[in-house]
Amino acid sequence: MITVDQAQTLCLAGLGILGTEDVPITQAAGRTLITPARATRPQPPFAASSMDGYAVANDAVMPATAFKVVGEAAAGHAWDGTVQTGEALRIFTGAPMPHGTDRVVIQEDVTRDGDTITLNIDLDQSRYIRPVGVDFPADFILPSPRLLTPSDIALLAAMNSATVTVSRKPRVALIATGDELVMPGGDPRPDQIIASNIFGLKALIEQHGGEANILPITADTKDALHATFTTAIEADLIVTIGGASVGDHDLVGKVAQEFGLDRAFYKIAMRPGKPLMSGTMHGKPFLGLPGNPVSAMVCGHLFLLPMLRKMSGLAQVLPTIVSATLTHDLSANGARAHYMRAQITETENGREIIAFDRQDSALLTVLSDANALIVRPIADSALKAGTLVQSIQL
Ligand SMILES: Nc1nc2c(c(=O)[nH]1)N[C@H]1C(S)=C(S)[C@@H](COP(=O)(O)OP(=O)(O)OC[C@H]3O[C@@H](n4cnc5c(N)ncnc54)[C@H](O)[C@@H]3O)O[C@H]1N2
Ligand code: MOO
Repeated sequence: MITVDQAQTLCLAGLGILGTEDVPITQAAGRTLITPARATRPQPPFAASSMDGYAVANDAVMPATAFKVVGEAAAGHAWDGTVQTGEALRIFTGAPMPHGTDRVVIQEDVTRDGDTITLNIDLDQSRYIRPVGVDFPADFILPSPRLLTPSDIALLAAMNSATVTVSRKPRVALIATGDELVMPGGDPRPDQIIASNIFGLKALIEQHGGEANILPITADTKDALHATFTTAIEADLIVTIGGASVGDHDLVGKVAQEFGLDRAFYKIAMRPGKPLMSGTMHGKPFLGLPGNPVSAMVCGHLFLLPMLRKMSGLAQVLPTIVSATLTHDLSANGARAHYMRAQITETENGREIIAFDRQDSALLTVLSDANALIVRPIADSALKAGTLVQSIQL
């Protein structure tokens, strides 16, 4: 059996971006920016007041000094004149600073009587000015490739970028296989269960900028699998779930190969996820996930998401590894790398992690409680509480 690293390399081999498109920023969150976005003006474009108060010359500011208020500037309403010695301008947050001023005295520090203000004795010493371009300069560039977050969208808007160039969304065909499966909301026989992992995988794919199409549940027969592959081949990535192991009804690998799958590998030294397979089917990337719900989801994080990220044009595609301190002992690991469902917590002592007692790959309740996977290498020795371990955040 090959290792997880080797399998990831094989899954990613030959994958690339599918094309680009221009989209309005309202549709760009979660997409991958492919062309760097450029600002055309600085932000703020003028020195701006950051408080409500009075703009004055800083040199003139002393407790109990009086100024004559000569006008007003509000956000979107600049005041064009120049403030002279002994004068102040009423100013509001976001307004351009007028000529002749370099400080805002907040209104809480002022007593006003008609057109005259008198500064209080105790003065806040801040100047309350946001200089031109303090957020970004006129030639600012948001680099690519980059998975656009909601914060990026706000930044792009501030840069006056109404549309951006992103990669085309990879379209993923999700195929659940098995005579025992019924769709949620269906009417299962006593010997049937509900198809679950395709929905988790769809959510995972769509959370990461892909588009997932759940195909009809496919029976454990050669004809049914053939018919589904014929539809699925239109997608950019074909993913099967189940039927991957060695049982009499585990036909996916065999039928996929008859259909034209050029298999790159089958079976990896990993728990959960041993019967994973990958390759290309008529030039389309193919990933065969194990049926156990947790195995399918864990393999989704470790293999499917990296493939999706690469097809989206991202440079950083593998899961981020974070270190955390184990809060309890762990027994030695065996011949397969173990991705243990765990809970990570930020504490005053740093990041701490605890593995769940139950690690059966059928337990979605445990996966739902987990926010991390502890990565146990092949043949890892027993670990004591306090050991630093590597983990993947879910
Ligand atoms: N003799 C052996 N038996 C098994 C081995 C082995 O090495 N030798 N490997 C085990 C491991 S590890 C796994 S993982 C499973 C994977 O098997 P398959 O990929 O063939 O999956 P199925 O047999 O079709 O299903 C396994 C399990 O998961 C349920 N399932 C399947 N699809 C879904 C779905 N879409 N949603 C929810 N649940 C699903 C299915 O009903 C089974 O209970 O094989 C072991 N056996
Ligand atoms: O590898 Mo299986 O996924 O252990 O349950």
